[in-house]
Amino acid sequence: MDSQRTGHILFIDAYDSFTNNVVGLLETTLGVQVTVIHHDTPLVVPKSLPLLVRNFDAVVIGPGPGHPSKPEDIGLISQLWKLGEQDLLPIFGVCLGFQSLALAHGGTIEKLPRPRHGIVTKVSHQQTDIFVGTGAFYATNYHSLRVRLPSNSSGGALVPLAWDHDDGFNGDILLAARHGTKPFWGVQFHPESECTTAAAARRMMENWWAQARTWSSLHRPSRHVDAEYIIRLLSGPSESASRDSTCQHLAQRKGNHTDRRASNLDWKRHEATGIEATRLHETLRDAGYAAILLDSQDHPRGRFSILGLVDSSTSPRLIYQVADRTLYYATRSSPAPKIKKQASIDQVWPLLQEALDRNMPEQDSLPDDVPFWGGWLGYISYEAGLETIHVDLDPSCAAAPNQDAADVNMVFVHRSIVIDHRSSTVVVQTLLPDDGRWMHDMAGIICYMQVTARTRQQQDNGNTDPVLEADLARSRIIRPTQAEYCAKVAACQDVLATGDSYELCLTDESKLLCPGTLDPWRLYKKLRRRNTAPFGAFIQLDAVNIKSMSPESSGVGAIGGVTILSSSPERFLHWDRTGHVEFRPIKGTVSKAPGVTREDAYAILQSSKEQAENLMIVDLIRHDLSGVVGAANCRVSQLMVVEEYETVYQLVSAIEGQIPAQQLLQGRRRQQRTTGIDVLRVSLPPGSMTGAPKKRSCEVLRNLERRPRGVYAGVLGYMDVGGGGDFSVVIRTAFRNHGGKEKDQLGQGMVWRVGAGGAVTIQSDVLAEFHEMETKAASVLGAMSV
Ligand SMILES: C=C(O[C@@H]1C=C(C(=O)O)C=C[C@H]1O)C(=O)O
Ligand SMILES: NC(=O)CC[C@H](N)C(=O)O
Repeated sequence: MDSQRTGHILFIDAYDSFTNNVVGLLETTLGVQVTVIHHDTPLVVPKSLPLLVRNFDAVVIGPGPGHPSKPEDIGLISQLWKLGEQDLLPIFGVCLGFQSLALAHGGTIEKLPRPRHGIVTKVSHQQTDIFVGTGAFYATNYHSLRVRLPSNSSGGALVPLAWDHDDGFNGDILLAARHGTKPFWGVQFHPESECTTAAAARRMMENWWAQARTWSSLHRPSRHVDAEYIIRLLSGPSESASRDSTCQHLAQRKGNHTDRRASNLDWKRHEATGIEATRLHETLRDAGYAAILLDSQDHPRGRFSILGLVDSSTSPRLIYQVADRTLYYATRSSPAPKIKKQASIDQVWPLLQEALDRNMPEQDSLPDDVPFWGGWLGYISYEAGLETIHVDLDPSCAAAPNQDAADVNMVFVHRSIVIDHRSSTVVVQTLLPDDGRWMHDMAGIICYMQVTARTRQQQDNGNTDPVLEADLARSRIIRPTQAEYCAKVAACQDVLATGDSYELCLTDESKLLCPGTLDPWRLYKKLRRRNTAPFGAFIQLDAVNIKSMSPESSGVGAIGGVTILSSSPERFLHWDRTGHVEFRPIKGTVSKAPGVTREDAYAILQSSKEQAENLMIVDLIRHDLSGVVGAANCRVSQLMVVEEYETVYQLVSAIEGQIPAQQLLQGRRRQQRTTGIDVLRVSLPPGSMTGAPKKRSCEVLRNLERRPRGVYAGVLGYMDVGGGGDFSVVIRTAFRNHGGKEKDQLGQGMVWRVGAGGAVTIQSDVLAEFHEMETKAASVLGAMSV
């Protein structure tokens, strides 16, 4: 299809989180092919920019963090304006690209008195040039800097085309300009944003493209695209390295895919009368079975609860640690676990996919309404996400005391029980061959629970648990101080004012120190009662010993032991077996404080501050998703709807997409196969926990927070052998890392960690951010206090 596209645009990405949205706008509106390179792509032939651009019809420069005068923010973009007459070609700059255009042609750049991130304003223009026929329209702005042009009499090269006349605080802001004689255009606003008037943005790009083509037909000889040449030209060391590793993985994946042997799912459906998730967990435990619980917590927005049975000596386990790049993989069939040093996060995804493929049941009759038939359960930490976007760890995170913490921690579950709360049925299922005995035992357990349901319900009536309360009474909570947190919020706002970020999700950590022990299950039950949420989870995984197994492994003995008690309201990513994908980011929080009515909360969440916060993440996730499924297969299905939870009101959006049929499992060209795991791996860490643009914001946050977030701010959930998956954002969660030892590394007894935070924007009130963080922390700490 690409070969039929009429035009080839080079897109220069300044590490923004909206790049794929601009690319999507170009592709879907103009029908062109777009090649994306980063602004710091090393070109092997010195001074090869003219040779490179000769192969394209036009260049589009994207938005990005930073300042157009800084070489590290702008890279090769500044050289574009110096192209000689014979090499000229049409160029269109968006935001940072526009600012660079202005700076190179007599304009000046200054800080806005009040930066505008996620703010939608009216574009005032004269219906000329690229604005012919667009009509009056609105557009989203993401900028801290503004362009000033010299007055016309001083002979500035640029001609203003559009303004914002409505910003009472900043005064008039130049929104678009073109060069008087050269084929250069630029816009300060973001045509690709969800809240920019779409028809006007499309018309504007069509107008530009028509002018670009006319200019080229008059001034450029017909060009010949030599794709091989372009690749060679771009093959600096870093580009070729990443391409190689991608190819290797594709090959691995392809190879193993063909090896697949048929697998079978034995399953049986029962009535769910009397089968609550927590009680089932306890009954299984009493019968000697350990289970991970993904728990809907009886929340109206949750439908399924999943219990995955874990056998610590036989269940396959995949653990990866970012700090010392250790990969541990134990399968059922191989006698000894594989331990690899100097591994990378890229090696994790094919292993996960292969195990799912190998176990995919192929019989005709399957419980299609059950989203999980077996597969991986576990989490991917925030720091694992950082590795995917090439953000190094803070030095303090690489060292103790979290040496035993795993960043990817997955266990493969062959036996599972899924409760469908809507249809009130429960399905028992096993992927193991000849597992009839276990199926029979489970039928017995279910029958026992059905029969004894009524008496138990009376006992369970939400009473306080004296054992737990006594343990909590001996424990101590350490919280971030107001002064420190507020100083960090203010530091975030300083960064936002420079243009390095549009939004920063700042977080901090509270700790519960227990001198003795604390039964995590009892605590989990209290948490789910007090902070009921649709993405509950109780996860307990044993540490694995890597020291004795691998002569290379130094220092670290046991890794991956963890207990997680989660009651998250936020779905990160769900994908189903047909390749339908959904993200549901939350951004915008109002605490249910005394005196705050539902109406108050709705009014606050309609404010420009909250809406801007949410819009930025919506645009960021559109970028993440459309990079895999294509912009044409991606849409915002819900924009900023208020949802009510136990302690907060939240503003929630939904971004949906469809993996194109030919890219899915069933496709014949398997080397081009795309699965939900591909969407997952390009979307980490979750945008609602980073801010935008993601990479730069994560670097800023790392330098301010100076601690590993760990499981908190990562994602937790399942990957199903049938091809689906579901992950929550790990918030409103307590967790504890434990190695082989009884005591935690930080001192005596147990240390439970509870992260909390919130998005800081330029409109944030510093103290209100502290209170928002406290409210979120309190949703968990409340259950940890007597
Ligand atoms: C950072 C947290 O929450 C995140 C931040 C939110 C916000 O800024 O409004 C809302 C939900 C989460 O995406 C947290 O709960 O700790
Ligand atoms: N969205 C952008 O490209 C922002 C450009 C620049 N960093 C600014 O803040 O003004």
